[in-house]
Amino acid sequence: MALNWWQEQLITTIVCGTGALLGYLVYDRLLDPRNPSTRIPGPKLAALTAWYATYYDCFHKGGGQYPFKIKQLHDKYGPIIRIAPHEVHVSDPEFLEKIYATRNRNSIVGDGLMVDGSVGSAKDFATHKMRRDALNPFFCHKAVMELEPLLRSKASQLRGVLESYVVPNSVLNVSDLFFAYSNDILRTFSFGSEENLLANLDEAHKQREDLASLLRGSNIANHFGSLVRLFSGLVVGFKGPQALPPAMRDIIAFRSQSRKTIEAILADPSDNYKCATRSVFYELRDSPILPPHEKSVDRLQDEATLLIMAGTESPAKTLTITAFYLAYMPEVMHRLREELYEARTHAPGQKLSLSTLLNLSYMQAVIMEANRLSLGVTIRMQRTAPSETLIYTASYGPKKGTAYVIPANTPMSTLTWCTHTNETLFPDPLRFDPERWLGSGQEVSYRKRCMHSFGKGNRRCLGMSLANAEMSLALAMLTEYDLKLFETDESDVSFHYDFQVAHPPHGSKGVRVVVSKLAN
Ligand code: HEM
Repeated sequence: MALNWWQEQLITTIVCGTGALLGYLVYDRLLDPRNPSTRIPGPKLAALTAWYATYYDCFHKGGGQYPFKIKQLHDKYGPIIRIAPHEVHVSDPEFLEKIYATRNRNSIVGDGLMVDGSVGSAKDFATHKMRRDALNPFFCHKAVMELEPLLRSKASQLRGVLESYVVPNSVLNVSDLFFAYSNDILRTFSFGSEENLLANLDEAHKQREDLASLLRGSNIANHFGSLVRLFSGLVVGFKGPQALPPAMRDIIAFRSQSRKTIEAILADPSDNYKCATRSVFYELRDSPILPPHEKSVDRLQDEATLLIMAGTESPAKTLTITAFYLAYMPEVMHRLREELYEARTHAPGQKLSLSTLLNLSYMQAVIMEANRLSLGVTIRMQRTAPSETLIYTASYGPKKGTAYVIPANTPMSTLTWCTHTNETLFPDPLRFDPERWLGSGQEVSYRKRCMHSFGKGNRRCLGMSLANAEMSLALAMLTEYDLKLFETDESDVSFHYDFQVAHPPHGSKGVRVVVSKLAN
C-alpha cells in the first residue's frame, strides 16, 4: 500500500527524531570527553540506559538479581563500574569511608517501602538530621541499657515458647519466633502498649509472610513508584480495598492500626495510656526538636511503619541465621555454652546482665558473623556528595592504578554483598566462622572497620545498639536448649534475591527446629 505525503512525513520525522535522540544519548553518555563518567568502565548498555538496572532489579529471574550481576561485572572490569547512566558502584573496602562519609542519600531504604515521611526517606541533609536528632536519644547505647527490663521480659517469654516446644512431634519455626520477639520489642517501645505477638506464632507467621511479600514488591515500587501508587489507588477507588492482594490488605491494616495508635497518643495529653516503659511516640509528640508539621499523623505513621518494619525484619533475620548455625554446627553452640558457663562462675546464682553479655567475645563474634552473612540491607545504599568531586584510584583489576573522577552528585554505593564476600577480607566467605572476629590484631580490626551490615556514616542504622542487645539476650536463651534442624538446609538462610534485604529461594518455609532439653 502506497503511503501518502503526510504518512511519509510522519515516518521520516519519527525515524530522524529517534536517530537524533539516540545519537545524542550515545554521545552524551558514552563519548563526551567533558563528562568524566564516560571514562568509568562497565557495560555500554548500563551506561546508556537505566533500563539495564531495572531489568536486573525487577525482571531477570524474577528480579532482585543486580547484586549478583554487579559482582560479575567487577570481576571483568575492576573495582569501579558504571552501573547506570548516572550511578557508580565501587567494590573496594578502602573506599567505603569516602562513600559513606556524611552524605546525602539518593535512592533510599524507604522508597520501596513507601514511607516518605520517615527518617529513612528524608532526602535532604537538614530534614534527615532533624528527624534523626529527635530519635537518637531513644536508641543510643545508654537508652538501650535502660530498656533491659523490657528486653529481659521478652527474652524470658521467648524462653517460655522454646520450653513449650519441648514435646514430642513438635516443630518450632524460629523465623516466626524471632519475628514475633523483635516485633513485640519494637512495638512496645514505640507505642508504650503491651504487645504480645510471641503468644501467637500463627499470627507472627502471617505477618512475616506479609512483610516478605511487601519486600518482594519493593524493587518494582522503587523503579515504578508513581505507577504502583496510581494503580493501587485506582483499584482501591473503584473496587475497594478488598480487591488488593491479601498481603497488601494486611499491610494497609497494619498501617491504619499504627495510625489509630498515633492518633490516640496525640490525643492523650495526660498520658493515660502510656505504660511504665519509655515510649518513642509519646516522646516524639512532646519533642522540642520537631516543629508541628513534623508531628502530623501522616508523618508519624510513616516513621512508625519504618521503625517497626526495620526493627523487626533485620534482627529477626540475624537471629534466624544464628539459630540455624547453632543447630548446624554443634561446635559453635558448644563454645558459646562454655563461654556463658565461665561467665556465670564469676557471678554465681545471678542472671548475667546485659552489659556482661555484650562483653562476651565469642557471643559477639557469633552475632557479628551472622550479621555479616545476613548482609544487612542488600540494596544499593546510594550516597551522593552534592558539591564534592571524588577521585578513586583503581586498586586492582585491568586498569589498576588508573584514577577516575566521580562527578559531584553522582549516586555511588558499595553493596554489602561485595564487601562481605570479599575473599581477601573474609577467606572462604560463605562459611560461618565466628573465629574471624576474635582477637585484637590489625587484621581483625580492619575487618570490623570494613563490615557494613548496619551501614555507615550519618545514615547508618538507628537501631544498632537495640539490635545487639536484643540479639544477645535471645542468644543466651537459645543456648539452654538443644536444637535439631527440621527439613531445613543452608539455602533457607542464603541470599538468592535482593528485595531490600536478602531473600532465600521462593518456597522457603523459614528455619524450623526440633527443640529438646539440654542433655547434661
Ligand atoms: C541486625 C539488625 C539490623 C540491621 C542489620 C540493620 C541494618 C540497617 C542498615 C544497613 C541501615 C542503613 C541503610 C542505609 O545506609 O541506607 C539501617 C537503617 C535504619 N535502621 Fe536498621 N538494622 C537493624 C536493626 C534495626 C532496628 C532494631 C531498628 C529499630 C529502631 C532499625 C531502624 C533503622 C532505621 C530507622 C534506619 C534509617 C536510619 C536513617 O536513615 O537515619 N534497624 N539499618
